[in-house]
Amino acid sequence: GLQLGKGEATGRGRETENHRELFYVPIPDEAPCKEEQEKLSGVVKNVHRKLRRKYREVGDFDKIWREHCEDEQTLSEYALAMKNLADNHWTKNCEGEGRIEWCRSVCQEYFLDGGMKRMLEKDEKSATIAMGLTAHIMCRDIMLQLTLLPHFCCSSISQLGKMRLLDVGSCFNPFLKFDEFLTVGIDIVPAVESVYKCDFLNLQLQQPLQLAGDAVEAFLRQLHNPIDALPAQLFHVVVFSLLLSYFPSPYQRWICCKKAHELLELHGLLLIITPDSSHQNRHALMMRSWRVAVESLGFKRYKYVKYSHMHLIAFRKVSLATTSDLVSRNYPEMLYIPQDFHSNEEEDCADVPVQVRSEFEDDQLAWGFTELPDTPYDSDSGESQSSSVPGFHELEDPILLQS
Ligand SMILES: C[S@@+](CC[C@H](N)C(=O)[O-])C[C@H]1O[C@@H](n2cnc3c(N)ncnc32)[C@H](O)[C@@H]1O
Repeated sequence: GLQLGKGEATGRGRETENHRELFYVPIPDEAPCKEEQEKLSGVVKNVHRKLRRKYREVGDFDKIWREHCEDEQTLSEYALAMKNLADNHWTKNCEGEGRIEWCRSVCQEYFLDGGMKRMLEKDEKSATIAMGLTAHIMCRDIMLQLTLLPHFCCSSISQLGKMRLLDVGSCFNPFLKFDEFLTVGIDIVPAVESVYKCDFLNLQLQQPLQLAGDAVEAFLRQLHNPIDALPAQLFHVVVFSLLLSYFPSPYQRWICCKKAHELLELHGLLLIITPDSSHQNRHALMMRSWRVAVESLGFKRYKYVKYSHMHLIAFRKVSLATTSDLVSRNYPEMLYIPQDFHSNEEEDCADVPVQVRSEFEDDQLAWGFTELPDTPYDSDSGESQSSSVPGFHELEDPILLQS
């Protein structure tokens, strides 16, 4: 960062001889920080790489996953590194905290500021156009019976007061600090006590609770460690922040999305954040493929933004059923990441955003150069969507934006 040079306190008479010391000069205090950050993200990336290598060699995911979950030393080093990154590095960085703030602002807008209501009205309108007026009246009746209409859904949240949020791969429980959420953080290796130990891939799903909102809340407040099973349709929000790229094959990512669908209430939100080393939108096709795969499960994309090192996508659960045509369309395979195809891992290995600034970017900051954030466009709502975190780029994705 910038610090005052020695010359700041010098008297006027010495101005000429100490001429150069009068300016603010950058003191190189970032180098050790950068180094440590690279080291920590190296620990994390190596775990992901090792899993991928083993998966390529052995092929049997269940076997390597069992071994992985038993390797306590590797897992605890990983958890420590993640926590350290979060506590000491990412907090200073817009993407680190930014992704959590993005989740928070999407939930706020959707559940509390009318986003869901607008979406439901739009769905209803599309249904009307598609089916004609008579069918519309029937559709309205059915929607009323299924409590699909806006006022039912919104009142369930406002009566409740809290949005029930499941953070999968929570690690250090970043959502706990927000009062508007009743957060359940789960992880195979919790880095803090408030996170429950749970392997999401092997989590059993039970029948939905037939309880009122406050009783569901009470149920969530008395969960026991470790969590092996949860009732379906329990949460308003499920978050996968930097989770899916942990897995060495698309199939596990698919299982996770399917479980999220079952755990969400109808109209709940699935928030997926996944890293991308590419500043440019090189992986737009990949994100389009993810959209098709996730939507086939009974979701509809709600928001999408690209930060310089990650994609952030919100899906809303729009139907209880998933598509029946899973096999022929091969949806699970669509949840690929570039690393799935590389045996040489050096390229494209942004498992965790490193967020180290280049010298040029440092210079820009040092000279006080600031840019206004871009305003991405949200195709679904037809509205401009501005960043919740000011001061950095979110790029449009022309391919992803096509419906
Ligand atoms: C890269 S960290 C992300 C941590 C945090 N969500 C964030 O955004 O910084 C991925 C986390 O997912 C956890 N994880 C991986 N597989 C999991 C599984 N099957 N069930 C639960 N957690 C899992 C890991 O232990 C790790 O803490």
